[in-house]
Amino acid sequence: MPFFETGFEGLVVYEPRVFHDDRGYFFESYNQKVFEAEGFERTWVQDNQARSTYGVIRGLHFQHEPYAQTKLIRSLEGTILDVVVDIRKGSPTYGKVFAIELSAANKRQLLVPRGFAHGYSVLSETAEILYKCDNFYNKAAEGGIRYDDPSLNIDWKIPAEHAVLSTKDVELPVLAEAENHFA
Ligand SMILES: Cc1cn([C@H]2C[C@H](O)[C@@H](COP(=O)(O)OP(=O)(O)O[C@H]3O[C@H](C)C(=O)[C@H](O)[C@H]3O)O2)c(=O)[nH]c1=O
Repeated sequence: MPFFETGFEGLVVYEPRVFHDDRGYFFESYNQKVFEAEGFERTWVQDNQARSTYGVIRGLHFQHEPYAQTKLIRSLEGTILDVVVDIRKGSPTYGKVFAIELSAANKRQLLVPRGFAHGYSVLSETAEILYKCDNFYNKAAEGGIRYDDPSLNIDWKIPAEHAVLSTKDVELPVLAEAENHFA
């Protein structure tokens, strides 16, 4: 079975079957039937792609309802530490952090349901990330939580002197002060 539970409701790791031969490898990076069989199918409406260099930390971001997004994340090149925080009030894992290395080598994908803040750090020299979203970008609905919120105590695996963040991200609020309407 190519899906693995994480202990967080709806948050699953997907490991596609890879076919190796003397030419290289082939794998189906996405197949609707496979996701439908486990009830994980979504109507994907937008693909995002981002390239970053070592030490970049993007996040933690989410979009407020009704523009919240489920994301299906994978790395085309390099390695990231993908990090999510459950911000669904009432969830037994509210405020809890899940982190996993996604890489072109391990071909793992993370399915992140609506109601999570998402971010990643780049552990390789460069990383090219591709992710599907089941809702469109809406700038006015953007929300976020500081990457270094002491209550989350996230280890991004990047020495402080090498961390590279956007001005927007370093000014995000901590979880306790972030506007959050996820039931
Ligand atoms: C997200 C997004 C951004 N943009 C524009 C807005 C900015 O002019 C430019 C860079 O956006 P931003 O700095 O928000 O990019 P990231 O920091 O990579 O944001 C993403 O980082 C974390 C990891 C996420 O999970 C979200 O998908 C997203 O918030 O792209 C668009 O045109 N469409 C989009 O869907």
